[in-house]
Amino acid sequence: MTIPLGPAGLAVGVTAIVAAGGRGTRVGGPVPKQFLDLAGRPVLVRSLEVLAADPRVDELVVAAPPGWVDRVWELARQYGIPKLTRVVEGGETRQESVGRAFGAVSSRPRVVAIHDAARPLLPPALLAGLLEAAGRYPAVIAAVPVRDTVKEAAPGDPPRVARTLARERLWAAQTPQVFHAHVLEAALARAREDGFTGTDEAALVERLGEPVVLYPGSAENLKLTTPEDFALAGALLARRHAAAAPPAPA
Ligand SMILES: Nc1ccn([C@@H]2O[C@H](COP(=O)(O)OP(=O)(O)OP(=O)(O)O)[C@@H](O)[C@H]2O)c(=O)n1
Ligand SMILES: C[C@](O)(CO)[C@H](O)COP(=O)(O)O
Repeated sequence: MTIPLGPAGLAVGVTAIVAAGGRGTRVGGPVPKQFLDLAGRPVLVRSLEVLAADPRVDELVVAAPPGWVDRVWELARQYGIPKLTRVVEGGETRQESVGRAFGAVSSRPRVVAIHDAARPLLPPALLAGLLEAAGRYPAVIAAVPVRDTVKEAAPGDPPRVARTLARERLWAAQTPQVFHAHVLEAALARAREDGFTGTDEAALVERLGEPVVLYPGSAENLKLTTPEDFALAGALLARRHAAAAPPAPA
């Protein structure tokens, strides 16, 4: 299945859904982690800025934690985020949050890119590559080959190794996860019917039997999950900043 392409042969009519409805319990800050500061800007603002800057993205829809909808609009005004059309209250699970955001899109998109608010260092080139790939594939996700050796545990205390998985075939999923809208719609509906909850949207699409393409992601596109990740992200941003700065005069 192919979708209509824009003048440059790229997918057009992209809606970006930002999953920002979590509580950030593992970070354990005073506010949900997506509203914490990361090197001078809130995490959520950084994620929105990357998505809004891509010319293929027409619309941003955010799922916010209950009680935080107005704060998202305030931040969008304060930081001049364009293209934000809807902010909805998220649900108990990430899947519910994405489902609510998808149900609120203002126009019927051709392509939907779902991104974690908690991945604020998304490289623009990775987003561009994924959206380009979405012109050829109905489901494509950022992912990185696993670098550690991965053990499956047998239940017990202490847990023991049941087996060692074949690392060459293992990839760690990231976001963005990009889908043709009709595929995402069908996947969310099937999961709802079956009472299935997945930890990413690709898992729902896999259940339809639809191939999901793995697109090489980036180690920089880390998810802020624990306080240590904020330190790492801060260091990566400082490195980017230094690389972008003009050389000091001799
Ligand atoms: N009900 C939920 C749960 C999560 N998310 C979003 O999904 C992304 C990935 O989730 P995770 O890193 O697990 O965030 P939290 O659920 O906030 O973290 P924790 O499990 O530590 O509370 C985050 O951007 C988070 O805001 C969401 O939109 N709705
Ligand atoms: C979507 C995701 O970021 C891909 O790695 C991840 O599955 C989110 O899971 P979490 O349990 O909400 O952290």
